[in-house]
Amino acid sequence: MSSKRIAPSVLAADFANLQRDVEMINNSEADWFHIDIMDGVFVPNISFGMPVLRDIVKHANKTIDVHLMIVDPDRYIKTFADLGSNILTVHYEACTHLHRTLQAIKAEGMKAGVAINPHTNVNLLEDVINDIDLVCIMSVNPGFGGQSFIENTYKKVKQLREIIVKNNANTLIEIDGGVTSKNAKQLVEAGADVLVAGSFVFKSENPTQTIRELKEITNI
Ligand SMILES: O=C(CO)[C@@H](O)[C@H](O)COP(=O)(O)O
Ligand SMILES: [Fe+2]
Repeated sequence: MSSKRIAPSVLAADFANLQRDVEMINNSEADWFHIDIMDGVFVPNISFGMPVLRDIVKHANKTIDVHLMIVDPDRYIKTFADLGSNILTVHYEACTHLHRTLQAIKAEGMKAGVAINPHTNVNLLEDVINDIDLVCIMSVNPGFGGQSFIENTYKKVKQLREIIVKNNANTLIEIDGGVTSKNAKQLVEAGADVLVAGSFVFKSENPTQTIRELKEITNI
């Protein structure tokens, strides 16, 4: 039995009760904090920035998984390392020199992630797969929580798993967007290692129990 990781997305938390929601994650069976940073340019939305992340990190006792939805992410690699990020994920579509960006993230002591939009083919990552610690397959168009899961994602997960195996890479597959108890099992069966869940956790009646439910479903 292998336990997959569940990463609640703080984007769906109640920002007026942020410490309460951070403590909920601390005390739950969740594995990581997923932190969405949006700049209003790469995606048509602005989420929150450094001061909020700094305060989350102050209280969080689990891995900090930062998903940057910003243009030219190289500008902020050191900043996010200094803030306490453990994993820094940049978008394939936002990087001109992805290989260099991955090395820069690792040089700051973080794990390096690459996120791909729904239209981006996983094969584009093959030449750098051994340099990537985590691939975040977007299962919605990035920018907002609460959107519907795109079914084509299962196919992408299987294709990426094949690339990882073929290249003997040590890369985690994360799924981000529209994850619920309805698609969690199928995602893990397709080859996913980490499931991000925002609305499904925070809009539920009992977020701690919902996280437990996702853990149970994905323990296969
Ligand atoms: O990166 C993003 C959205 O751009 C995600 O991390 C969302 O925050 C996931 O939220 P739900 O789809 O689970 O509500
Ligand atoms: Fe995200």
